[in-house]
Amino acid sequence: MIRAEKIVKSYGRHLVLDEVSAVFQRGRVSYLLGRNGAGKTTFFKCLSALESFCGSVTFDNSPLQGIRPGLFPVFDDCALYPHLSGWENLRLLVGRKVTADQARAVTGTQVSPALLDKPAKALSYGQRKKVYITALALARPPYVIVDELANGLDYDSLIWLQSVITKLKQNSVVIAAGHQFDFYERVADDVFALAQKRITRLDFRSQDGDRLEEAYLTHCQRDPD
Ligand SMILES: Nc1ncnc2c1ncn2[C@@H]1O[C@H](COP(=O)(O)OP(=O)(O)OP(=O)(O)O)[C@@H](O)[C@H]1O
Repeated sequence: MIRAEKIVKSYGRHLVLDEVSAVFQRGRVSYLLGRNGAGKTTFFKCLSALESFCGSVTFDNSPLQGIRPGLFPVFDDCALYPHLSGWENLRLLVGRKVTADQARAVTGTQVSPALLDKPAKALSYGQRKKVYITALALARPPYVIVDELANGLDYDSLIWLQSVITKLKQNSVVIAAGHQFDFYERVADDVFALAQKRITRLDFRSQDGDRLEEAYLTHCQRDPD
């Protein structure tokens, strides 16, 4: 479980998060929605200790500092070391050498060895994302925070990402943000909305045929910006 309690974050005089509290459960995909600029990335950076903030974050009751090796945040740019190959970047992300067989076992036909031979600077935006998805599938980290990972992926890659996330959540806390409702409707177990500097858990049950778009619009009516 990841528990955020009374997170307050400002950039200068601009208050972005105002006493944000939420609990994200292991074994479930928690999807965080919110308008552009609502503060989703800022919240993820606080959870990952990449920004200073007030309040507390605990990971299965351990403080943030203690779990850094088990926490795998992925941000939209999917930054890689540009002069290193895909294989070398994978080794750094996963924390061990990755063989072609191991990569193939988690990527199937999605990522070719030739693609990973290239320097990261020669990879497209979507291809960099695929390196990160491969790393997530290999590392199976206990805490996964993904921001806009589905953004810019082609159809086949989205199907692959869905299967990777579904497997990952079995042993992990997975929190994801992005604007692709069609995709997150298929993977989300719990839905949270970030608006007016606070997080609210929405009443959403995909197994009952609930639609994310409806949950979002209902939330927007209740909580206009
Ligand atoms: N480093 C920064 N310095 C100053 N202001 C920032 C910084 N990073 C983000 N902000 C501001 O904080 C607010 C929240 O930004 P954030 O990137 O967290 O939003 P978001 O919900 O992830 O948006 P999007 O859906 O567009 O990705 C915005 O108003 C943004 O301008």
